Amino acid sequence: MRTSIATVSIGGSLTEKLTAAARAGFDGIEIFENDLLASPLSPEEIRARCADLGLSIDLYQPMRDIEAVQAEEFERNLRRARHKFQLMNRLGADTVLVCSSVCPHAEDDDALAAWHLRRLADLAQEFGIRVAYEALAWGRHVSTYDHAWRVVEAADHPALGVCLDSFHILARGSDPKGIEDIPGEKIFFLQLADAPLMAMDVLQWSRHYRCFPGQGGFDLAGLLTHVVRAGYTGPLSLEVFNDVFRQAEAAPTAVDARRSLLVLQEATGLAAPPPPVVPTGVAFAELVTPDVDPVSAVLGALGFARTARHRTKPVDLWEQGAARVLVNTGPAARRDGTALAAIGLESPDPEGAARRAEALLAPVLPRRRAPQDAPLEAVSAPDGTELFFCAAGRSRLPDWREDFEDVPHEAPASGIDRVDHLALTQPWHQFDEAALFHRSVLGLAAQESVDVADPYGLHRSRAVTNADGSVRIALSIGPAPNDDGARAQHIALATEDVVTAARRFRQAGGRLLEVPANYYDDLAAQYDLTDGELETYRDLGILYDRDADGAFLHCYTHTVGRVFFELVQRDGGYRGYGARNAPVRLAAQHASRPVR
Ligand SMILES: O=C(O)c1ccc(O)c(O)c1
Ligand SMILES: [Mg+2]
Repeated sequence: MRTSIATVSIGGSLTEKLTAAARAGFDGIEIFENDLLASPLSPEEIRARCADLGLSIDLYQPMRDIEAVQAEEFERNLRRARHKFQLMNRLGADTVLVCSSVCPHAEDDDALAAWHLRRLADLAQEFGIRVAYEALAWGRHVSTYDHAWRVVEAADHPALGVCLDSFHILARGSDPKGIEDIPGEKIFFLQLADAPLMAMDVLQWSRHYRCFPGQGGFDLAGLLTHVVRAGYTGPLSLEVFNDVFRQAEAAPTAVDARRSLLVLQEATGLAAPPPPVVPTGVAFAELVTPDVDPVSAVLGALGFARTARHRTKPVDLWEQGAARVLVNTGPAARRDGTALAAIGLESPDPEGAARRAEALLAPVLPRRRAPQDAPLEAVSAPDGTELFFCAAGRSRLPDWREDFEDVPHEAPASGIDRVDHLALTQPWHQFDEAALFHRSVLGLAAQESVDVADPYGLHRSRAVTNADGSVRIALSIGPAPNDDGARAQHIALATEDVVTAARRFRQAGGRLLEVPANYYDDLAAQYDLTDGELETYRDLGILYDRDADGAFLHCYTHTVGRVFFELVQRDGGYRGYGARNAPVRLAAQHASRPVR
């Protein structure tokens, strides 16, 4: 089906919005009146710009408080409508959206509303325009889609139909099954928006918190299925009022938007992109650094050994157990200080994974950096982290490891087994996009989002994982874009004995994050730990959590650039990340930073 996006859904000037929508691959747009009023372009110029960009103008919106008003007011409304229809003819837009009246003195009289809409449709028809009537969830008398349809049915005019908006339908808790009772040709337009489930005033919820399909809590696939069954053949159009998206850059937001529609179409059987290839493990984490000594020092203290060097690039491989860290001192390193720049994901089908990623609009990176390198499929995540799809368990596939030549080294220590999880801090405006990206492009499952208090604001954190937990990525956003912590990233390393691993790290000269004594007083109150255990944990800064399935013990190294390490011991089937301890950890990290 054709895809469209309302200009309110993205930031920028009208021209910027149009360009972003076209580049992201949308077929059409809904022009929101304010965007037109504020544009220096004439309607004819806007029309030409859209044509150049290959965009149709699928909807002009909104017209408000038209129906069920006093007679003189309705005559004034018709006059206003005539102006707008002339404007729409200049734009080349043939469908107008009319929101149900919110006017306090609108009458509770469906027959009057139908009569007014019929007269409006008569006028519209003279201009070759169709009127799509939408029930706002906070409409004065008409606030549900079935009520809007009853009014439209009563008006019985060929130029009058309904506009269905998933937000208004699902926010009101209406059963979308009834959509199938509306004849498809009377559904003139479909607007799609998701939203996080929140108990709040519905108008505020709608105007500030809508998000793209798959980013909230509504069942949009279910709703769309009913709309398609009804026989609707018009565009799937996103209408998302969101404070964050408005402020974000238009181009990436439009791509995020379009990806959300592709995923929704897949979920409803309307599109079949290449299926997800779920990664089966973490092949490596790659750090870039302009300053290799502190990175080598922390890896050495953790018991990693530098085992190999890339044949053509300034990249070292450090290993311990199945944990592998690449340290890249090449040109990229000079841009951003020490950072976690790439993740190697083991994939049963790297090419399939890349095809999926490309179909879902992920930027695909060059396969081969140098002629002799093994070809590696890679894409860029929304935060710029490069994701490499590395062959796993199929010897005929090229292997990234073959690009590395062993160097003489001592045996690594043995306490660390593998990477437990990787934690990536997202730019503040890309949190929802990141979760949808990792879920849809990589086929990972997203856990609930949790709020974590930081002394200087609130973090949000959400993990995406594969089924057996061998790939876990924790996505978070910090409170203040310029705060150091808001850009921190970390590599969590799994050990079966965090006490021994922490002691060894300290003995080798590593610095562990210090945790206040108050925390251990609280632990003593919460759990039946022995004095000896508490003393050991306090000494090493080990944090503790427990759930029904098991326990979680973890501690943190000092930070190098943007990056720190976590040592993690999971006992039993504990599946979380110690969220209850995160506020204490964040406060301790703030306290341990040098004063600026
Ligand atoms: O919030 C509003 O006023 C508004 C306007 C037009 C729409 O299509 C809508 O869903 C909401
Ligand atoms: Mg709407």
